[in-house]
Amino acid sequence: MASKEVPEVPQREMRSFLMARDPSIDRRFRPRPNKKMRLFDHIQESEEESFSEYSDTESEHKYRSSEATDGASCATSVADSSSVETGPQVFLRLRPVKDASKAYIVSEDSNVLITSCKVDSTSNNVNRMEKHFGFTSIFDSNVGQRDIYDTCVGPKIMEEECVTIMTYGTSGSGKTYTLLGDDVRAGIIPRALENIFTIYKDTIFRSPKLKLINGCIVFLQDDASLKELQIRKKLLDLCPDISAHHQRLKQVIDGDHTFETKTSTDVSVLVWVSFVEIYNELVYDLLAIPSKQDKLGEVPRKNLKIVGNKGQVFIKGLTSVFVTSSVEALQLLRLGQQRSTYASTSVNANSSRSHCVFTVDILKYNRSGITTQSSYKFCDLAGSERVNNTGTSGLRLKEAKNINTSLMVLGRCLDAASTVQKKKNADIIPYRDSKLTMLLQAALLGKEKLAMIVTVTPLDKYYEENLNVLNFASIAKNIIFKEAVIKQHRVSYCGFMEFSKMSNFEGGDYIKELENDNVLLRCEIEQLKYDHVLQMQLLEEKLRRELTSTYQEIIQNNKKQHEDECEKKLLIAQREADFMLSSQKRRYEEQIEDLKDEIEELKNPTSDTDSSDDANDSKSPIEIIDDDE
Ligand SMILES: Nc1ncnc2c1ncn2[C@@H]1O[C@H](COP(=O)(O)OP(=O)(O)OP(=O)(O)O)[C@@H](O)[C@H]1O
Repeated sequence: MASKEVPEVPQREMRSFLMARDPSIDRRFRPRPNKKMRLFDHIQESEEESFSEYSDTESEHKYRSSEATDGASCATSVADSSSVETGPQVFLRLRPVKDASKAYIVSEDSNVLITSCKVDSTSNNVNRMEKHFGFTSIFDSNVGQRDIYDTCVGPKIMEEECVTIMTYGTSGSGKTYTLLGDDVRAGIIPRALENIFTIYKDTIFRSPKLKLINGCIVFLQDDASLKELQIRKKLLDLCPDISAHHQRLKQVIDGDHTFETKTSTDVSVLVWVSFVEIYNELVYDLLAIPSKQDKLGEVPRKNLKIVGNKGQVFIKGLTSVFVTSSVEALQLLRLGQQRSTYASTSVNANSSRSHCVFTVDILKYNRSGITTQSSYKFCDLAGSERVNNTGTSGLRLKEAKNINTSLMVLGRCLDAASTVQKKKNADIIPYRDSKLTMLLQAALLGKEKLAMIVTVTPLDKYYEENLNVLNFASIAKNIIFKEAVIKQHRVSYCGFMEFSKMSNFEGGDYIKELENDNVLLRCEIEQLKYDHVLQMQLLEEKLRRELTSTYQEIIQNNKKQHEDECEKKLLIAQREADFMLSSQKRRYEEQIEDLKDEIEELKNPTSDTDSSDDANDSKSPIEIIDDDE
């Protein structure tokens, strides 16, 4: 098995321990100062630094902790830590390209990549600087998806381990291709799903009775499990129909592998999948159910919180979907993929702008009462890219900066992990510095297995970028975890045992049928409720419109009436004013006439005495009263 081989790194003749930080040299072969050496003693180089062999094997499980949940006792199964040293497996995949650069040479045993670049060239003399990078295995451009799967993932699925499988590399180097593949050349995830569902074909449990909730395995009561079936139905209804595509992939996978089915009457297996993306340092659920009001398939983009404690990590509120076949899991993968953030960049027309993690949780219930959990995290990292060279700007620039920052933190974590075993202090690993490292902390702390597939485009123009990627890979390759690896989480259940027995008796199929009917009816009720609410809303709207138009009419009439009245009042007031004005005018005219007469009389006082006397008499204010009369 390629994974179990110890890489043979070419030994250098004279090495100084001052080169100990050179990441291209495998940690196990790095020169170290002699511990007994005293100051000014001549430097002795310790070539025989003894390291335990890199090993993938795990000894028998032992229980480490136990914790009660819902009447169940939880425990974690770990590998025997006393003698086992493990570290990430780091694979290199070279993308097929035209005119591949001569600067990359794979050693004969496919474990070491030798890179060389010109550092000085004169007419007679060409100096090349060589660097050696050791890997668990190197796949050149001729190696296909089948061999990659068989070497990197297949054995882990067979051993039922908790493992994080991530692809890392520059943009466009084939990370997504390695994990997902294309229509014909299935990638790691479709193969793993097919493998899982073939292994557990006879033992798949069809009712979601056990679920991982906030990192703990919980037994679901009837109502809760029916709700889970409803969620599943809703999401699968949103998924694109991929039956033809799945058939094609299955044919290819069946042709490539012969997965075996484990037959056991004592085991029931429940499979759950979840899909999450980290975009601009925000965590989004790619399998979130859109509310009815949202457009079909539109994802509610709610930022979720990662909760973790020393390796135990979960995302609060993340949708985990119960699946019973590979096609269902693949459908959900496609749905999530459609919702994840892609964009065209100068390097890749369909570039992932976020880190995506597709998780498959397998809960395996044994009739002895023990339930074990193994999780597979498939992590498609966004591509590292050189912002200056690709001329990125605007949103793409912000994305690129966030991607590079989180990848840098990942590098720092791996670097810290490579020195942590000396200090025995996990706290120095800065996994809290980015969402990605928080999510992958179990693997970074060495509590779960980590397999990294580094992808490289072997072209001259990417030489420097590739060197960064290879240095990063070297750091990961040289990590040695002395802590025990958690192989499986275990829970003991009595309730589920009874339930499981019940569902296996003769009427089990009838119960399944009833359960399906129940889910359909619940969905129908929900639909009816929704339709009813919708109808009520429409009715209310109609009523509101009618009321509005009636009141508007009344208001219009009132307004008109009021205007008419006002007009009338105005007319009357105008007439009264005219009348008063004309009578006033008349009075003033009379007075003017009188005054004119008076003036006339005063001007001609003698013209008519009698008349004037008479006039005087009549005008005299004093009336002479004759007393004799
Ligand atoms: N080994 C390979 N064999 C054939 N085609 C490949 C291989 N690797 C990559 N490709 C092709 O190269 C293109 C880019 O690959 P892919 O999208 O997987 O890159 P990526 O590393 O995920 O990029 P990004 O980080 O920008 O998302 C795709 O069209 C893919 O089919």
